[in-house]
Amino acid sequence: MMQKYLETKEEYKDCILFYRLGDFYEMFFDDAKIVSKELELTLTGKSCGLEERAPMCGVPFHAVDGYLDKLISRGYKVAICEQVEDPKLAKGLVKREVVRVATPGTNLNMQALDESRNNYLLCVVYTTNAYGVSYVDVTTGDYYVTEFDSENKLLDEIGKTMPSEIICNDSFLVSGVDLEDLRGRLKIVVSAIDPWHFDEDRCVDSLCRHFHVGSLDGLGLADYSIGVTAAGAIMQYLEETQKISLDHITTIKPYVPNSYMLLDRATRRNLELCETMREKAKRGSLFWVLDKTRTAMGARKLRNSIEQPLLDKDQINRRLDAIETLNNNAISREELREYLSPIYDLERLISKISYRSANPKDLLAFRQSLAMLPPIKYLLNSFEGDKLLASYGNDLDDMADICSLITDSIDEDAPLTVREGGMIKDGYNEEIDKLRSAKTDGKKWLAGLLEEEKEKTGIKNLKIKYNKVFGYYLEVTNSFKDLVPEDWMRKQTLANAERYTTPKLKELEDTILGAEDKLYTLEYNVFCEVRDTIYGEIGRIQKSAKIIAGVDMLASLAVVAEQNNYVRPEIRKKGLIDIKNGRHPVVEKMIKNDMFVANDTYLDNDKHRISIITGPNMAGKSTYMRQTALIVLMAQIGSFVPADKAVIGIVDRIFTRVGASDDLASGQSTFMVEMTEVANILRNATKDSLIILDEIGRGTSTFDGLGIAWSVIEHIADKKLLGAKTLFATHYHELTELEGKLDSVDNYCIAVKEQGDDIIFLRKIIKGGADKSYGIQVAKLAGVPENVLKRAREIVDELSNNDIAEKAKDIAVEYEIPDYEYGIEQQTKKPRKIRKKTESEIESEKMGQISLFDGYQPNVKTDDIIYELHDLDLSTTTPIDAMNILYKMQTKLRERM
Ligand SMILES: Nc1ncnc2c1ncn2[C@@H]1O[C@H](COP(=O)(O)OP(=O)(O)OP(=O)(O)O)[C@@H](O)[C@H]1O
Repeated sequence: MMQKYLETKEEYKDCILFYRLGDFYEMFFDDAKIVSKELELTLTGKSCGLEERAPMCGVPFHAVDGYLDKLISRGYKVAICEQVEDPKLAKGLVKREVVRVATPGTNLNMQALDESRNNYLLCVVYTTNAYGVSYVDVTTGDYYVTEFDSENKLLDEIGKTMPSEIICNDSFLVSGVDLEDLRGRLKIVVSAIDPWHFDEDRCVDSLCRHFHVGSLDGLGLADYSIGVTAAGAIMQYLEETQKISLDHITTIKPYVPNSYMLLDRATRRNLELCETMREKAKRGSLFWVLDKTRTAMGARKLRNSIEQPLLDKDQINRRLDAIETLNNNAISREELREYLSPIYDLERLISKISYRSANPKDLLAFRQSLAMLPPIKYLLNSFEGDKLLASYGNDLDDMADICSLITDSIDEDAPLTVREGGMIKDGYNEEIDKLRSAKTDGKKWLAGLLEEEKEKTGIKNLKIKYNKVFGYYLEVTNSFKDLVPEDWMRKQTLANAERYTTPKLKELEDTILGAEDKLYTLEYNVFCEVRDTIYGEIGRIQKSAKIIAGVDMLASLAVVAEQNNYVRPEIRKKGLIDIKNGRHPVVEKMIKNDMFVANDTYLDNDKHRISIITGPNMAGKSTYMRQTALIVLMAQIGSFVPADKAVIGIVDRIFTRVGASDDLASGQSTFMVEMTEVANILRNATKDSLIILDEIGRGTSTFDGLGIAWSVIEHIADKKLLGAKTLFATHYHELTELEGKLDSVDNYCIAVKEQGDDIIFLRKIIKGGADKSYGIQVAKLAGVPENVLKRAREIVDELSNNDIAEKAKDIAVEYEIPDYEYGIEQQTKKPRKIRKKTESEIESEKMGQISLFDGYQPNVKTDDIIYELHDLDLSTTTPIDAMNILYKMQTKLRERM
């Protein structure tokens, strides 16, 4: 990061300010001011436009660099105000405040401090055939253990958690698991740690020690032996590095992926769940549409829920009920959201408290948040009939005791720093009160003592004076010397006067002179006591924070549903997906003037399992398929959905293969990536999955592509092999032939209207297949020169004379009795093939000929041309070249025929 130290006030202008306090930075926005004492400057912060919820938020020290980079890369000027040891002052003992300013130019960890994102440290332990995984959320202290039996599942999990650091054993490092794809998206540091940390006994020991249990049985981790090793290694690593406070890790849970829908990386990316594909930004993602949360905790919960849709009908319905209840009681819902707004990020505050770095302002912010809990509890309890909301209300601890502890102890105008006093409220601690009055009332006390002594002794001109050497003393002129009582102690003799002290004066002197130092120390100690008392209640606070997160998420989903006219989906255990007038939740927001055209979807587990969708480029095929997947996913996170009506049978997984992949970093070709994703889908999908396939096969030669696409559909359609519900968009119109051949396939197309040479996109999905691609019309819309378009039309006309569609009509569908189990071929038996004979085969047989599809008949006339055509890679050839080549071939063919 480029940084420089600044000297003048002018240079701070327009900066976003970070003020470092202990292990945290405070961040200042609009109207917030900070006064740097040493430099006598008043610094004004500026909003960074990150939709922050509070004018000031604690930023953990370890994460600040990433956050700064994020701001800097967006072009903000950032100032960091921190205390550094100044060699010019008192040999480095005195600290003074300086400001560093970072300017645009660097780009490190872009998401380290996204408030809505969890910040994980993950550990992987690899043994011969399994991966033990454990991760801890640095912010919330949540600590999970799990295990995976395949690299793909492991990568999906890492892709979901996106940890900032991964620690692993040596075996994992050499296991060949490729993290490059993930690293491209986030700076993940992978550190192999001391093998000693993976010793099973040590791992179990460290967990038992931390959670104060005799054995792991008490933690419910008995089934996770490798996961436990990973968890134990994390614990030891944290103990050693002290990267985060271990104190706020209060629970450890097995993470059971089976209770959530597993979304692979490709699907999360293709559906743009939490960030968009191109910009990797929140805007334009599903999260962006659904996030109307009022707290950072709620936003994190929402993000997690989007990435982990539910599989249990009752759980989904409980969320849907809650949303319905909230929307039926809109006034209470809005009141609830009002109360949520001022709630700070309790989870971050907890981590500050457990770091012992929370300052008095943090505690006041904490109190302000806690003060919102009783009305929230009251409102939640008022939703009596609703299971989820009522249980939240019941379980929410309003923490009145902690709230009043802070109210009673911390001064409302307490400073940010903890060493300068002024933190503890009057009346909370007697000793502090005394010391404070000693500081302010000292003069009064001295005057009172003087009057008292004057009266007692009769010395009329008695005075109390002070100097640095003798402190306070009573001064008696020589003429009154005889009246001095015996118990006065002489301090100094002058020419015309004597100076004395008395036990009472000494005591007052001690009180007055030591008051400030004592006061600051005592205030600090009392503050720490209060902070520690709160810290002792961390489990209660964590529980309430989780409830607040849940309530905030539901309220957000409810508001979004109301604002966008979503409906409650009817959830079924599995089977039917019937959506009436469904809309794409994100695209409809991006299109102005309510121009989005709604469409129906109907898929079941029987005769309507596969929809083949054809239509021109730009017609809206991808949008339609993604919208279906998103509606199903939204239903399964328990959200209302953008449609007029929706029946959603729960799907166990959603798989997508959409568009060209931008996986250049992975070192694989586009087609290879496409096929890898298809292979993954065919191997992992089940009959209860939803598959979205967008133009598969287009990355290779036409014939290979069509062949692959065709056989993939056959494979999916076969109930014994797969039988999943599938939306399949394609430009291979030949695939529409499958409708008649496979009884679970339906053809759909997206309607367009032709007007001369132009087309108008109607965006409406209708039954039937499209017969053209309108590629040339779309090319015209895109501004391709007219001469190229003209030539293209000529070539298309000529090519269509040899239309392969005709041949496709004759391709028979193969019905295989599978010797497959979950996609793994049993080598011992050969698949038996039963084929329906096609009309032309029957014709050929009648005429005593051998069909082209039964056995290959060499054709000396055309073979070389067909091979040439096969080898033509349209993805790497320019369209004009391709057309020329095709044209030449066609001419050759015609000549030979
Ligand atoms: N239902 C709709 N209503 C209004 N606009 C739509 C609709 N569906 C799609 N669009 C608009 O059309 C554009 C193109 O849609 P989409 O990318 O889904 O087309 P496509 O058929 O998949 O194209 P291609 O075959 O070239 O990939 C979208 O960016 C969107 O703006």
